Amino acid sequence: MKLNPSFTGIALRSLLAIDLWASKRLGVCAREGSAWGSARPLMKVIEVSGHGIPWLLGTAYGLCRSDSSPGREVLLNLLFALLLDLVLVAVVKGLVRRRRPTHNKMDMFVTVSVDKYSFPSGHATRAAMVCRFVLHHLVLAIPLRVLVVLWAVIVGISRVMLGRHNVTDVAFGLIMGYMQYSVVEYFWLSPLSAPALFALWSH
Ligand SMILES: CC(C)=CCC/C(C)=C/CC/C(C)=C/COP(=O)(O)O
Repeated sequence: MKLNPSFTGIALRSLLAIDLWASKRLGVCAREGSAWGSARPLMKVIEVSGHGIPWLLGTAYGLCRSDSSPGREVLLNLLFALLLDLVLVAVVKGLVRRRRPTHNKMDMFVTVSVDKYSFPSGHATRAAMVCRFVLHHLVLAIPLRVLVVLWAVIVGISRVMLGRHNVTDVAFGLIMGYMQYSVVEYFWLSPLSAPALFALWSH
């Protein structure tokens, strides 16, 4: 029996207690009858905008349709980034096994088995990673760049409002997604580093 719990232990337990309390208070769209229940359909549209399926299908479609070599390079790396994200999130969710908040209604659009766990938020990792990716590889006017960042932030906030996640799941997810982009940059696939892969899409 531990009579003298360490300062770190107390700090962590306090942080988790604050996290659970704040997440429950902020889960204002968790049910139709919740305080902001009428905003739930909009939150669910935002949820789909950060879901893996539309991103994977959209990127694969773009890759098949693209007839420019630089375009194919960017899309192939985006596909790699999205797959890497799915794998890393599944590994961390499987290791941590934190249950979703009790106030969450499990009516999510297409999930896989590890998605019963909530740490980290896969939507948050994807949004942060895609945001960095787009800002680095697309030439966009400033208002559009601001919109991309806003989208990532809104996807993160909506996870807590929908009751899908605790605040720490989303905060960690955003940081993890931000760092995942650095991994993608480091292992950037190009016709020089992966000629066989690029040969598949050369017309
Ligand atoms: C190719 C393949 C295995 C695709 C699976 C795509 C898929 C079902 C992704 C799951 C996306 C999802 C529901 C993530 C959970 O997000 P959270 O923010 O609730 O952690």
